[in-house]
Formats: sequence, C-alpha cells, structure tokens
Amino acid sequence: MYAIEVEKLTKSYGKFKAIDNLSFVVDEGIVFGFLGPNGAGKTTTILSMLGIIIPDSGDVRILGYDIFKEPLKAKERLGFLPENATIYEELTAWRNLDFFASFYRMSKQEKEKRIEELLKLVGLWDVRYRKAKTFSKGMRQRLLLAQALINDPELLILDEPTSGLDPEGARLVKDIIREQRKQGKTVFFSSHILSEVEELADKVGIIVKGKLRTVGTLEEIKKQYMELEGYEIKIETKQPLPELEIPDIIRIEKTTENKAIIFAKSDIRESISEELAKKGITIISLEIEEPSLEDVFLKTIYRREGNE
Ligand SMILES: Nc1ncnc2c1ncn2[C@@H]1O[C@H](COP(=O)(O)OP(=O)(O)OP(=O)(O)O)[C@@H](O)[C@H]1O
Repeated sequence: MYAIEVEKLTKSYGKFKAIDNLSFVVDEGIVFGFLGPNGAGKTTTILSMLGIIIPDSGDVRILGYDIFKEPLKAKERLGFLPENATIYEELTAWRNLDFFASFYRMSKQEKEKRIEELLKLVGLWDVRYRKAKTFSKGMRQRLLLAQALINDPELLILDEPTSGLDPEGARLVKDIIREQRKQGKTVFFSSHILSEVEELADKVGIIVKGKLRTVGTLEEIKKQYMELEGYEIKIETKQPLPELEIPDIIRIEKTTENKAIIFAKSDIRESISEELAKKGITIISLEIEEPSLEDVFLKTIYRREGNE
C-alpha cells in the first residue's frame, strides 16, 4: 500500500491553475521531499491532498482511504503541520498539546504519557508550564510539530517545516523527521531549500508552476538529468592524458597534463579505460561527477521555462 496516492489533481483559483494534473505516489516508510520555488503550488497541493480545500478534479488516497469519501479515517492516522500554523498564545506548552490531544481517543494516562514524550522529544519539557506567547519562533515550530505528532501518526505531512528557523531550530526539525522515518513512519514535507531535501529525502518531487516536473529517488533524478544534460567524468592519469577518440565525447577540459573533465553524451568510463589501457596509460581515478540537486533543480526550472 502507498501512504499517499494522488491522481490527476487540479486546482484553480479563478482562471489561474495553481496545480495542474498532478499524479504521484509516496511509498510507506519513506521521507518524500516536495520541492518547488515560491508560488509553485506546494501548499495548494497539500491542502487539496488533505481535502482542506476542494480541488477541481482528481483523486487522493491517504493511507488507503479516499480523502474525500472517508476523510476522518485518514485524518485519525495522519499528522499535519500547516505553513504559518498558529498556537494558543495564552496557553502553556502543555495545555496546547492537551487541547489537541482531546480531539483523539486517548485515556487520560495515555494522553499525559504522550504529551510528556513529545515535549521531551522537541526539547520543550523544561518550559512546559510557560505560556506559548513567550516562545521564540523555533520553540513555536517545535510545539507545532509536537502537536502534529500527538496522535502518533503513521503519516506526517509538513508544509515548509523549517521555514524561518535558525540553523539550530532547523536541525531539530530535521532530527525529528529522521526519527519518524526510523520508526517506520512516512513523512511528506515541502521545501524550497535544496540542501535540506537532498539531506533528508529518499524520494523527491519537483513542482514548478503547478506542474510536477520530476519524481524519483535522488539517484534516479540525477541520472535522468545526466542523460539529458550529459555526463561529467573526472579523470586523473599517471602519464599525460593523450587524445581520446570516443564518439560520445562532447569536449575535454584539461586542468593539468594528467587531470581533466570529460564531457560526454553517455557514461563512457569503460571505453575510456579500454582506450587508455591500449595506449599503456595508467588511470589513477576515473569517476562521474554527480550533479547536485541544485543543478537539477535550477536546470529543471530554467529548461522548462525556456521551452514554454
Ligand atoms: N487563495 C488563493 N487565491 C488565489 N490565488 C492563490 C490562492 N492561494 C494560492 N494562490 C496562488 O497559487 C499559486 C500557488 O501558491 P502556493 O501557496 O500553493 O505555492 P507554494 O509553492 O506553497 O509557495 P510558497 O513556497 O511561497 O508557500 C501562487 O501563484 C499563489 O499566488
């Protein structure tokens, strides 16, 4: 079973299509990073996916339940952290969580145990009796995250969870995402921060102008990119690098006599090895220079915009 199945999801605001025919699945037990620039449609996707706003068309199944037909069944088992979520300023950290816990079926004992666990997890145990209005941005976000985790959800959906946090605050949020994954839970989070997605996500979806451009593991999307944009192969040889006659070579940039970057249409490492062996040249290293997610992301945006 998939944790999330989205099929042909479309939502317009007036004449403007905020998301256009999105289809993707999220396997159970993975961290899925939903990446897109500002205004790409990440929040609209999440809100439509949860039935919080009604899409124009499309189907969504969350943990196997049709979100539009059986919303409560799905919502009982998921946790959601909205972008710009609010907390009850006049309530203490403890009471904020207690209030949220009251939406779920839990005994008093269970509830107290869960609140204690969560406050410790997010590092707010020592300030549990302080009113939320005295909290910093980072503390608020951690309280909101605890709130999203109150029902021990199988699926956690986070809209820009580290937005506006300092590095320390962001690290805590990232640690919690990793911890959820370790426990076998599924996490779907949106972000426009590449390094964060690269660091956390098992699978990535890139959305640009309401359209899903790429979905896959980091390896898969990097491979797709290399197939489209070409391969960069770094080489170092013991003797000076001779001329190479391999058809797929686009160009060679020499850094020194023995070091070069070979730009090629395909992964030609084997042909390079063979040719150099024939010429009696010893290879010290021969490796593919993988693109970063940043390369892929920027090219994805640029390429499509250029073509449209
Ligand atoms: N209620 C609304 N009415 C009209 N247009 C809207 C509404 N909500 C969002 N939009 C527009 O839809 C597009 C997608 O917005 P959305 O908030 O989903 O993007 P996002 O990827 O989450 O962006 P950000 O990273 O800035 O939060 C944007 O152009 C936005 O201006």
